[in-house]
Amino acid sequence: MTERRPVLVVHGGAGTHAAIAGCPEARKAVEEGVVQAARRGYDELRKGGSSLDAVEAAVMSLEDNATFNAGHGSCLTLEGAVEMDASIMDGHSLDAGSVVCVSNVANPVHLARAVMEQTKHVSLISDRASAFAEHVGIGTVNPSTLITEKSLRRLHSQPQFQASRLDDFYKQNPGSTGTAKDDNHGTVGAVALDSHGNVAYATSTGGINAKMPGRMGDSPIIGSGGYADNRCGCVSTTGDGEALMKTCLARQITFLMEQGRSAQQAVEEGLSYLQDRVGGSGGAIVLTPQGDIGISFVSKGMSWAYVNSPQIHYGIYHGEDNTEAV
Ligand SMILES: NC(=O)C[C@H](N)C(=O)O
Repeated sequence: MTERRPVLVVHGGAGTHAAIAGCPEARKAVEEGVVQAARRGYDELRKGGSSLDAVEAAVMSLEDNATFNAGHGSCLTLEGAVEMDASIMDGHSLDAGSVVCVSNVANPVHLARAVMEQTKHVSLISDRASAFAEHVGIGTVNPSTLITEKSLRRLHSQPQFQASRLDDFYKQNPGSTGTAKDDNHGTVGAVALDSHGNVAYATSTGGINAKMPGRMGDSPIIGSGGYADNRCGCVSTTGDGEALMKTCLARQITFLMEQGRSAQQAVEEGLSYLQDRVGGSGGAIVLTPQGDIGISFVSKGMSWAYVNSPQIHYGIYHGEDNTEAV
């Protein structure tokens, strides 16, 4: 196989980014976070690491960064708890791993990789995923260490949270909890191509603010939160999880690439379908085994960064393409 030039793309979530409007420090933290993650992932590729190593390292960097809604700094449920989802996939074998509603692991993407590599299954949920983490030596943490002042403030700012008890909330708002149309940006993801021509993706999230306890989003669902296949490419998605699940957005985008669309055409077409068919909002990053990149979002913003040369490119709002040296 001909040697490929490695490529790494990350996103830090689609959303309205209300928190950074008019706040240069908040904007800087988001930009620095995605640039640092791109650097971390790309370093793995430069050292000869696999695309799986690269997406895992990039996503762990974002999970550790409280600016983003994943790992430390995750959105909270209506009851004020952390319940995180994550997934990872190897485009060479189609092996995949995911974890759902985990509350006491600092890096859910690392646990998802362990599920992929050390079990015969694809997904483990909740307490049983945590028990597996302990079994394979992945340390657990006190869930309260993942909660930040910002995530608490975000929860308490929700009008529906004013109902002090969950029962009252359900009575007053039948069928209505937080949605990703609120300012839930911060889900994180990465796609990578290594020098052997293998692609991979990883996605990790705290979900959506004020979600129902037990709610699973798209991020741990293979084909919705992401997809990777060496035959066509890899995708990591973000946005309105329920809409992403209904449209299987990540698989939809890789299908469009199989039909001959470029990475950019496929991501734009997939997102138009998401909007037109179910009124969903979101974004995605895409990479082909040839190294072509697609980045698009139908939300107000989506932080992203990529490296495929001595320059890192990054942006948040439509039309932005900033650069700095790797
Ligand atoms: N902001 C997000 O991307 C949220 C995530 N897709 C979820 O619904 O869980």
